[in-house]
Amino acid sequence: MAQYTRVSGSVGLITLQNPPVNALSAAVRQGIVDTVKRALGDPKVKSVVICGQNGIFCGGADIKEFGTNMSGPPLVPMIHAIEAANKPVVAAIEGSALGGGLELALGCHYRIAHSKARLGLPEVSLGLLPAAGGTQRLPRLIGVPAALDLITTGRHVTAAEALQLGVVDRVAEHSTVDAAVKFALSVAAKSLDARRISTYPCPRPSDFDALFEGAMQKVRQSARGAIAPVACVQAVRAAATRPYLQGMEREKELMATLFTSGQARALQYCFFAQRAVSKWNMPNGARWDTSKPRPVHKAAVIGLGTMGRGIAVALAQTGMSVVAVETQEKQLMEAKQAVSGMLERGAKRRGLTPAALHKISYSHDIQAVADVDLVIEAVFEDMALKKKVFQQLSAVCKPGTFLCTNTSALDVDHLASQTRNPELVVGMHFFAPAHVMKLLEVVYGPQSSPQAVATAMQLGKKMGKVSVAVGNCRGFVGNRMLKPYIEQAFFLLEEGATPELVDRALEEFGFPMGVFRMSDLSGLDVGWRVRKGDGLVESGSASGQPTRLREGRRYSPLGDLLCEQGRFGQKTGRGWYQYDKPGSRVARSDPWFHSFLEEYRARHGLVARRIDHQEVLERCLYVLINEGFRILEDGIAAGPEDIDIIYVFGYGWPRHRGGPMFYAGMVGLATVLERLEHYRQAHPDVPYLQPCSLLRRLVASGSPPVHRWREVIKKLHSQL
Ligand SMILES: CC/C=C\C=C\CC(=O)SCCNC(=O)CCNC(=O)[C@H](O)C(C)(C)COP(=O)(O)OP(=O)(O)OC[C@H]1O[C@@H](n2cnc3c(N)ncnc32)[C@H](O)[C@@H]1OP(=O)(O)O
Repeated sequence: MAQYTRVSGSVGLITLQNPPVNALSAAVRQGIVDTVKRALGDPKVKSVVICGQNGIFCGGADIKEFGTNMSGPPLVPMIHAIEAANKPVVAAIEGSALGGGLELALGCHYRIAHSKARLGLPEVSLGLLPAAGGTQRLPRLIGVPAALDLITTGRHVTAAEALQLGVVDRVAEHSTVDAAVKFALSVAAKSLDARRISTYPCPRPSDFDALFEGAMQKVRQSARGAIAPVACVQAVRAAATRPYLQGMEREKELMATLFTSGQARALQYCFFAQRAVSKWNMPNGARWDTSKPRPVHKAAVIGLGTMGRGIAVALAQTGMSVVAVETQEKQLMEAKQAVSGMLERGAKRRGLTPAALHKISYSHDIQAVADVDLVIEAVFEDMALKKKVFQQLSAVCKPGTFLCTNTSALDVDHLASQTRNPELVVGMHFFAPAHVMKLLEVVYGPQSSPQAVATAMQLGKKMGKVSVAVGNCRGFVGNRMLKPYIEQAFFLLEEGATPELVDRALEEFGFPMGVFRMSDLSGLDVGWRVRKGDGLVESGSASGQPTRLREGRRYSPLGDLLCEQGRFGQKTGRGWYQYDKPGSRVARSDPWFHSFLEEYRARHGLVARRIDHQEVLERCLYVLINEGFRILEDGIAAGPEDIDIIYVFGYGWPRHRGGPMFYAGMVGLATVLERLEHYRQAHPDVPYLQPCSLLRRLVASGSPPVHRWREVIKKLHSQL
């Protein structure tokens, strides 16, 4: 709703009231319509101020209302009525003015923002466009190039940038409402002719065609198949080429296609899923709202390889003191230089001085961590080494220090068992580069205390990560699901596909990189080492041809054979593809690999068949999804949102497809089940194609929508 009061004798003050972000629900829109009418009809009122309660102007349309029977007054005529008013209307912007909130402000005659406010049109990230006149007013106000940037990226700008761009008229340091009321009094008698943005001509840049072609090319490249950024460019183009009202028609038409699209549903699901995962719970009943984190003032990182360096940077950027330990002197010196460089570049990008540089101290002695509150171990991925480090940490650290491991797959419980206080141990699985990638898997074991989980989750938040709490199992959530996905791609090569075909299918789906390009980037030797540790690797050169069976299941030794040849991917200049030189990033098709593959097939009596994109997608993605269902069944992830957020933020799953579990719902669970069964029948020896019981159960219960899966899972668990 909206509250109306008269202040300073002649200013009508309208306060939006809809906690927590004053979203424009039907009640708020009705409130605005009613209070504006009242202010304009009150002869004592000479000017109007619109603000939001609790220090936030407005977070935009109420996203929870989308997809429901949206009643209440529509935004466009409401904003038009404000702009057409014959009394000045001033927006007093504190906190955020986003989406419909900023569009409301653009309908006002003046905008005053608090210096800490942030403004933006983030609709594109929800699969929409600013359809309450945002695409038509903003270019008229700040010009086409700046409007294109804000609308197609959805980025939020600071009040200072908004002032510089001309989005706001003034910035207030103290009470924005007081400043706006004072300002409203000063402009009460002024003409409004030049203050109605919809009446401005849209400036037409001289390089008009090149500008729009460039913008379209840029969004097509970065959108990976998302349709909203393209529609945003089209809507701004309409502003630049058509009269205002016709531009509004185009905006409406484009929005109509987006609003009901699957992509908008997926992106809005991601918005809420991202918030849902912070409300974690563990199978033992521990929860985010009943578990208090302990403050971390000083933390340590053990091991300064690539991951350790990134973690040290991420920690130091929070402002806390960090002890960085590396026992090898040469590595320590190199790491010190690299970490300083990363901090300096990061500070430069943000226009800050690198204060975090002075927050890190370096040591080659593990004793240096004696007084820290939390340690993150990031040594080489070797269980024996990690066990030793945990034993040392347990002896060295002060009582109560949380001990975390950055392992990507090893058993966290086993490490916990090496310490005196296993309840203080959790996994903190970062993704490379650790100071850049947003995802953090916080891995709890049966002994991890709720406080340890809460502390790791809070620390993740402080580092700007999207943290997801998951249970302990081989590979946790992300890497456990990745295994069948990668293996399926290997089987497809054996059956007739090429790395190029598989990658193209996955990249057209929206992944930034297909499975083979990704494998070349991260290094084939990583998986090889793990498979060797698991006793799966048979030397091809020794026996002439390694078998294609392990532990009674079909196994593809293709990756092992490449590693035997020293083909570790980009770093060696050869992998599934070839590169100009080691370290170069442009993958080129490799004739050597193609003839190697043909020989391999011939040696094993495999006859290549034609494989299309659909089969690549169905086999690779459905086995990954099937493993996701197993993870839910095992209680390793609390809900489908956790899995989806892990895949969107850590594994390049296209956000506009909502994450693997949401995608399964969109495709139809019955279809996923049917296709898995189909491939299982066609390839009975290929692992992972057996649909799991939760998937069957969900299909049997009528394929409920994703937000109702938890009920089915709960029932399943109660019956076990
Ligand atoms: C016909 C016309 C149709 C459509 C018009 C569309 C135009 C639009 O306006 S679309 C919406 C555009 N707005 C946004 O995208 C802003 C989304 N919100 C945010 O970015 C942030 O929430 C924030 C406003 C910057 C505040 O951030 P923070 O303080 O970190 O809080 P959060 O945890 O993010 O949010 C708190 C709480 O509020 C819920 N929420 C936030 N925004 C909305 C919203 N616009 N509608 C409904 N609910 C919203 C959020 O989900 C959180 O609630 P939980 O219960 O915890 O999930």
